[in-house]
Amino acid sequence: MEYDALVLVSFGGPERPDDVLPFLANVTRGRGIPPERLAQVAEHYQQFGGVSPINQQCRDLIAALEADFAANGLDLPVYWGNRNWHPMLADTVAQMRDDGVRRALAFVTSAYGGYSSCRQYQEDIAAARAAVGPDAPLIDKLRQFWDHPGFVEPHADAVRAALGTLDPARRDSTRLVFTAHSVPVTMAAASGPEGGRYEAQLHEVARLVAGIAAPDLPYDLVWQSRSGPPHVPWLEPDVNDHLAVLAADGVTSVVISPIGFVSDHLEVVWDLDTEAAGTAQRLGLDFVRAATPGTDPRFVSMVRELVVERFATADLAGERAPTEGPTPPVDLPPRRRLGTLPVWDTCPAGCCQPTRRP
Ligand SMILES: CC1=C(CCC(=O)O)c2cc3nc(cc4[nH]c(cc5[nH]c(cc1n2)c(C)c5CCC(=O)O)c(CCC(=O)O)c4C)C(CCC(=O)O)=C3C
Ligand SMILES: [Fe+2]
Repeated sequence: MEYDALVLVSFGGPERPDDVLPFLANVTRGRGIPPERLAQVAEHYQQFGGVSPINQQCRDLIAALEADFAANGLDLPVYWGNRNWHPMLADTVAQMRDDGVRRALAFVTSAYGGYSSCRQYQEDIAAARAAVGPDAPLIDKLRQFWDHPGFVEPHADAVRAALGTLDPARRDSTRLVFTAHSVPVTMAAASGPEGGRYEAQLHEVARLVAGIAAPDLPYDLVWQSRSGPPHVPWLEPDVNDHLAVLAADGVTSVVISPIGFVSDHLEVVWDLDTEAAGTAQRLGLDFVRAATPGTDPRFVSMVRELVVERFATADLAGERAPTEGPTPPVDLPPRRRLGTLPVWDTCPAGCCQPTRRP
């Protein structure tokens, strides 16, 4: 079995003011987001000239991947398609078919399990293939990579660099605050084969990053970018509320590390650099936000490693080979990773549904 392309699958974002509302309509179709919330979010995008940074970040990552593949003798074209904005994934899959691609790997710009982070991207891939028809290429999603050193180490270095900008005399009253996108409590409960996996993976990454960057400092994992109607419970506490609690507890300085994300897109530059930074300023807290991996060379090489790792599995198994469980079958190539939660190539059917089934 051979793979003949890689497709980067991402969220997508508007690139000019007129894109904002149709983009938001795509994101929220059928998801019950109140119009007041949408108007607010549209305003966040308009404050950045109607341009989300995420598409350029995908272009930058693709350029870095192409250079890395070429330098390492990996001859694999890289395509790009989004869930919510152009280039839309279905158009990309049609192009791949026209170019003669038969079987591709997908790298999704989210490291974690869960419906929004994993299952929904698989649904996007299935929908795009269905739209293209029976001659659409097969597309296998690469594994979740939350605990891969190529993801964890850039986050840890960024935390260390951010700490270096704070007053060392205040280190005793400094706190690391890790953030990820909040999701509905029911969605979190349904993530992974036995539930709770999104939060468990994030706790694992928080522990790993803190352990590398600043083992002497206390840390917390909190949530950002809550959406949805107010009566639906989402993961809490929100980062802004948490900053108030920390300030009241005598914390003077915070490093915010958005371990939930791979690049500095709008959820980072608005919700953290604008909103949470403003909260910190009102509370009198020293505040610095750590960078995300972006195009860190270790993150770029990680993608190649995931591809090569999957080639080996495919060669050995001749078919999709699940590696779920703490002890993978001995004949599968090792997965370079720092954590201990189970990982697999192909997600179990029915895992990470939008809500837990009764
Ligand atoms: C887990 C998760 C990730 C991380 C995994 C991943 O990276 O995929 C993520 C990423 C992102 N979320 C993004 C933007 C938005 N998310 C929204 C709404 C929602 N997010 C959710 C979850 C997540 N979202 C959920 C459960 C909703 C409710 C609606 C629904 O059930 O789907 C809305 C609607 C308006 C609002 O915020 O209310 C917007 C505009 C952008 C683009 C930023 C840019 O443009 O730079 C990115 C990368
Ligand atoms: Fe989101």
